[in-house]
Amino acid sequence: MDGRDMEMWEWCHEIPKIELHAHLNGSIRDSTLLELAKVLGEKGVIVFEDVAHVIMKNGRSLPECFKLFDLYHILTTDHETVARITKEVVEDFAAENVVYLELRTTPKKNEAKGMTKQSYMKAVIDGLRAVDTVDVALANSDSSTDYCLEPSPINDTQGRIKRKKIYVRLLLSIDRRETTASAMETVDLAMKLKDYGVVGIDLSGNPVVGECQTFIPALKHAKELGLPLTLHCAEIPNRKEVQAMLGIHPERIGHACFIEEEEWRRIKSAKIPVNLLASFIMLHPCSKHPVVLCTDDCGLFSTTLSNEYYLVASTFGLDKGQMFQLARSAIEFVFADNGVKQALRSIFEAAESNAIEFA
Ligand SMILES: CNc1ncnc2c1ncn2[C@@H]1O[C@H](COP(=O)(O)O)[C@@H](O)[C@H]1O
Ligand SMILES: [Zn+2]
Repeated sequence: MDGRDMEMWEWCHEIPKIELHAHLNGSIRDSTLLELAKVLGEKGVIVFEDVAHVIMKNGRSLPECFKLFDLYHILTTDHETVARITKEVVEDFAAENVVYLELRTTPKKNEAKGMTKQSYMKAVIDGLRAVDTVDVALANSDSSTDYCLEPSPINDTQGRIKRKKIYVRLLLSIDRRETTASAMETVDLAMKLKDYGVVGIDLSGNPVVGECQTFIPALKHAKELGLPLTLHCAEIPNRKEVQAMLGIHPERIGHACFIEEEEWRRIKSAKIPVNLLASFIMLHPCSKHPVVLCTDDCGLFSTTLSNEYYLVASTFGLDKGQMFQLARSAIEFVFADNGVKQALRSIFEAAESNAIEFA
């Protein structure tokens, strides 16, 4: 990286950013995974050396990703660990100036650990409350906070130490492997936890597994209850699933790699925003369509949101004004209420003159 690239990389780190597509278990620090694997290795549950090798490997195919998730889930099966990884993931996003994070996770049952979907989510919320390196604005009632009155990170040029603040909202994921009843349970849990910052439902999981008729009723149920939907759509070619998904009018979709002409027309006319990683934008036929840059699984893919911004800027030759606008445009697609959107607009406004001055 030359001096100019390095300066752009740092600028991408400094500007405020919004992360709308991050899976909790895909965003765990490698150091934490290794530590958890070591403990399970000592207990004889896994062979540490084999697992360490897989965790540290760079570059993975989609099927390898899903094998790895099964491994991660073995490492994170108790409440304490779920709370720990949540705390760390939020701290890591805040450290790179993410000011609003929608963190998604699949509520899990594990009888051996006395875990229900609800107690899993309690552990996630405990993790959010345990964050101590930054301030976390969690429930909807927090939206009137005065973050916008404080200098944004990019303003702080005098070396003053100041606490960062991050708005966090939660999305409950339905895994394609689940039964309809289990998916329904997740939707009902999301409704129950609205006051704790749950703002919507995600559909994810291995795209080669399952049949859409099992989860579509639960997504329709969520829609009827007024919960916004964000769906993993067309990660692999699957016409039937894409048609069924578009039929329920999701508020956002992720990936959208294998979309037919006619489906694109539907997505464009309904103005459904698409969440993407930088590497996917490069392949994507969706110019002029609302796009939000995201990490998906920053642990698994060894990336950060700042890095994804840098990749887009350097690959497409976008300037700082265009990159700042890309970051700011995500505000309109967050699932949080208008109070939070207004606070985010103020954060970006306060940061803008400094950010563009650097240009
Ligand atoms: C790479 N693209 C992807 N496509 C589809 N689903 C994905 C995904 N990345 C992650 N997940 C979903 O998120 C779970 C891990 O986080 P949680 O245990 O929920 O916190 C995975 O098991 C998978 O269901
Ligand atoms: Zn995803």
